[in-house]
Parts: sequence; structure tokens; C-alpha cells
Amino acid sequence: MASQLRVYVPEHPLIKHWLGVARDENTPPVLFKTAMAELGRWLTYEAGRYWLPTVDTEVTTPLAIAKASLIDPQIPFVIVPILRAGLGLLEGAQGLLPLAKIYHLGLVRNETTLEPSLYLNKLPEQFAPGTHLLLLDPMLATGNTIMAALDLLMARGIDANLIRLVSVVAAPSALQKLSNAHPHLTIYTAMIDEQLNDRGYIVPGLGDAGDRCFGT
Ligand SMILES: O=P(O)(O)OC[C@H]1O[C@H](OP(=O)(O)OP(=O)(O)O)[C@H](O)[C@@H]1O
Ligand SMILES: O=c1cc[nH]c(=O)[nH]1
Ligand SMILES: [Mg+2]
Repeated sequence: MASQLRVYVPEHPLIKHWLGVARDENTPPVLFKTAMAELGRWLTYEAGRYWLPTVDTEVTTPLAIAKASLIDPQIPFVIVPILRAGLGLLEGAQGLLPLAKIYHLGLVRNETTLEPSLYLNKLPEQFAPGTHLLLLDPMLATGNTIMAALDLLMARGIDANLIRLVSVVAAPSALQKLSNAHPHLTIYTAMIDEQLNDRGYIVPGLGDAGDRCFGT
């Protein structure tokens, strides 16, 4: 069966609120970091709805036996934040998935060529079959960075069907690349913006997410 990239833009007042705060150029770094953490939290919450595997069981309450549906402890969960800006989303995401292992991936794009280079790779050589992976990068601009990250994950045995990519602002150029190369992927993003400027920045976007998170 043919598959198509799924891109969800959840309708949630808190997601819209924190996106507005993050976009505002007058938002200072400390509040920008809070906005990223909150967006990480609520977008991960939305991503988990049809993705977190559960097991049906029974528990004994103080009064009786009750049916229960618990998160399946057998399924390996991992979070991969793409440094630096993905770290802003991590705080909120980790709060919802406290048992997930976290593997950091450092990628930075050359601001002239817009090509990413890898400076940190903490991925394991191979992921266990069935691993559910939450990939965090707030900005999908040219898409070069996320494509490089996905190449590294695929080479280590990750099934694209089991990935949820959480971003904040996605540009059509990135979504087109992902649609061509990874049609089994599912994305949760706060917004799809119109275009890139001639320096590869998303417009209206929110500027350089890494710099704004860390005050650099
Ligand atoms: O889709 P692309 O055109 O590849 O751009 C998106 C990437 O650019 C930013 O990272 P950056 O390289 O600025 O690193 P930083 O997070 O450390 O600032 C952003 O966080 C993405 O990872
Ligand atoms: O608009 C953009 C594009 C890439 N990276 C950012 O941080 N912002
Ligand atoms: Mg940056």
C-alpha cells in the first residue's frame, strides 16, 4: 500500500500561545526557553495519542478489581534531540516520557552552503527492533539537517513508522524532501510557515532557535 507523509498541526490553545511567545522578537531568552519547553510538552502529548503502546491489565483498587490500560513497559522508547535547538524541546518531552533513553545528535548547518555537519553522535550502533523514537528539532527549514539525522537513524535500524518528529515551525521545502524520502514518517508541528528567505531562514519563523534558546 502506498504511504504518505503525515503532518499534524494540533489545534490547541496552549500550542498557539507558546508559538506566539516564541515568535515575538521581544521575548527574552529565558522566556523563549520556557516556550520551547512548553511546545515540547504539548506537541509530545499530542504525538503520544496514537503512538504510545499500551497493555490491558487489571489492578486492585482499595475497593475492587478494575481494568487498566498501562504504557507497555516492554517497548523501548528513545528521544533524540538535535542540538542545539532540540534541547529546548527536550525538557517538556522528557517530562512525559521519563523512562525514555536520550541519545544526543549534534548537527549544525553551514550558514553559507546550508549543508549540515555532524559534530556529536551519541546514537547506539543499532536500535532494538520495535524501538519507538521521538525526534526533536524545532526548525525544519531546507530540511537538510533533518534528512541527515534520519539517514543516521535509518542506518541503525529504526523503522520510520515508529518515529514521531516534533518540530515547531516547518517550511514546505523541508516537508517536500521528507515526503519524497520518508513517506512513512509522522510529524507534529505547531505551524507550517510559507517560505524561506535568501539566507535559508523560515519566514515568518522565529529566528535562530538555537541562539534564542541559549542567549548567544
Ligand atoms: O532545515 P535546515 O535548513 O537544515 O535548518 C534547520 C536546522 O537549523 C537549526 O540548527 P542550527 O544549524 O542553527 O544549529 P543550532 O541549533 O545549534 O543553532 C535548527 O535547529 C535545525 O536543526
Ligand atoms: O529559521 C530558521 C532556519 C533554520 N534554523 C533556525 O534556527 N531558524
Ligand atoms: Mg542555529
